[in-house]
Amino acid sequence: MKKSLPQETSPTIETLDDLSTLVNYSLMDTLNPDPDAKENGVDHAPRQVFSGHYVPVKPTPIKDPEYVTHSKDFFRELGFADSIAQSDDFVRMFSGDISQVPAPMRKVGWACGYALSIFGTEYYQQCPFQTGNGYGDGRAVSVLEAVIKGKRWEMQLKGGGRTPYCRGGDGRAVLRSSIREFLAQEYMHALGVPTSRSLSLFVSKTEKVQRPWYSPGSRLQDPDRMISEPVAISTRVAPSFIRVGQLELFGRRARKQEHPKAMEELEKIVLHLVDREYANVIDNKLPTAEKVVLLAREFRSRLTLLVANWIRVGYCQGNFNGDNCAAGGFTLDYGPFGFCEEFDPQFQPWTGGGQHFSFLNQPIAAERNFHMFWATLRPLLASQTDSLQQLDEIRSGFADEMQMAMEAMWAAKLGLGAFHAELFSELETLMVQTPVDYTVFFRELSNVPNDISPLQKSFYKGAAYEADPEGMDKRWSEWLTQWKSLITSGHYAQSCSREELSKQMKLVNPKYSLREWFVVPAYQQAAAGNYSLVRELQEVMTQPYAEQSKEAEDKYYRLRPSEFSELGGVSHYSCSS
Ligand SMILES: Nc1ncnc2c1ncn2[C@@H]1O[C@H](COP(=O)(O)OP(=O)(O)OP(=O)(O)O)[C@@H](O)[C@H]1O
Ligand SMILES: [Mg+2]
Repeated sequence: MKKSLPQETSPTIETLDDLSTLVNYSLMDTLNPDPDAKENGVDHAPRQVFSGHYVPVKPTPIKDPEYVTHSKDFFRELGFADSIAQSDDFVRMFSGDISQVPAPMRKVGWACGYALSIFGTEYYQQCPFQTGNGYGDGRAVSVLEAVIKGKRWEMQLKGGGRTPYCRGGDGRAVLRSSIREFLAQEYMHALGVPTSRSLSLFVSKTEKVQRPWYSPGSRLQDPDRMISEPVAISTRVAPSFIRVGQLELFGRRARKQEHPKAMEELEKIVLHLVDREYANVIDNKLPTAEKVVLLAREFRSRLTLLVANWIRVGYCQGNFNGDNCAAGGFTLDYGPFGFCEEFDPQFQPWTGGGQHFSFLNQPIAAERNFHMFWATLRPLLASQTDSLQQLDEIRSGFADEMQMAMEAMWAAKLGLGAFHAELFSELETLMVQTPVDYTVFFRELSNVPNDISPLQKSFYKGAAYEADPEGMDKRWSEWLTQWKSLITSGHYAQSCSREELSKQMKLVNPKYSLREWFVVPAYQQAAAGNYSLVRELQEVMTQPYAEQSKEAEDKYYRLRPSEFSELGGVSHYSCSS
């Protein structure tokens, strides 16, 4: 399963000393620290944080760390030598011990507060103090910002120990959820979907925590027992980790005039977001009002494209609330996510998630998050009528822009130059009624088949299909005929050969999907100290559009076996991560 790698350039970062020459702590150096924070970041007990943008926090290392894996692709992009991943210094730092990092790296990291809104409604109940001042990064600790090859990256330990926002939690992430997140992040990147990235993953050989989980074979909705699982730290990397919910925290404080600096802190975090995520499209010299309007327009564009991309690849975020919505417009928080197998517009793998965050409802959920983002920005333009009007128009135009992005995405999946509503509508009905495997169906269609037999490989054949297989096949044949006439000539056709069209469609419709039943044995074996399946999945899932070997195809280009449907921890799961 070897792949051809892009042109190698020799790595420039072979030690932590090399990395330390690139550090640049913009968040710590430009935003406000919590004035009540403890000296040296030994600040791990839950408490209220009333002001400031971040709390200095020392991560808590996991005991007896062992290397599980690192992202070779991302290392190459950053210019990291693969050998550094298993060096003592790197293992120590990225398993949570930053007490020995070389200067000018700092021996303290940071955690940020954020507000929670679910589907556009503000919540305070999840904060142990019912004020919102105790909610935020409860187990994610950033340890570094560096400018590498001209790009700024923040490195964040997930499962890095308790912070003042831990709400009584242990600050840990288990190996199971860390492997899921690690693999999914790099898979999404390989699919061309904007996302936080995976750097490295270390597990503790001795430290375990208890989590509720499913007994083997359980078909219950919720976990039925407590299990003991090894803790792990995965390091994720992004231009910033600023969330819509984080902006909302400062927006709420400004709105309620909670302290004299509340409005100033709101403006500061918004301008910081512009610098961190939008510097290439928003001129730093512009006045704040213009920056805010451009920010809203650009975020709207990124968010709508992001969600259209999610649907293109079958991704359901599962818990797309304001604090899991990155303000840079990329995918963040791979907890309750899943990839759609049997096509179902209401697919929602997370048992706590609800229909509002289900697969094809994600455009609406995105709009709710955008609404909160817009409401947060408005006070900054209070005295600028023109800018405020522009901002309001950007808000009201969200649904149209979202729809355009969705139609362009469906057209691309179908190899059409433009969206055809009637063709799509019948396809959606057939995909539900049959039902089809979302990935296999579009991949087989990408071969531009002569008849429906290759498409039948994707059929799960549910009750509606079995009730009248001939009738269903006839409808599929009629649909295929209409599709073929549209791709061949006329307004909807693209001017290219059939081979060219097929090639193009295969770059839109992946062959390999990160199915949960592939991931389960990988994390189970990893818990027993065998990481080979994790690494094999990494290899396959980082080239999802490639045909790959016969061996990979036989193993990974498959429909879900029936024994995995409605199985706890596989077809659905609680969020005990
Ligand atoms: N074991 C834990 N200890 C402390 N805090 C936790 C723990 N698990 C989750 N949290 C916190 O609870 C909140 C909701 O959890 P959620 O599952 O959305 O986030 P997450 O997966 O930890 O984080 P992220 O959004 O950073 O990827 C987050 O603020 C998170 O930091
Ligand atoms: Mg989260």
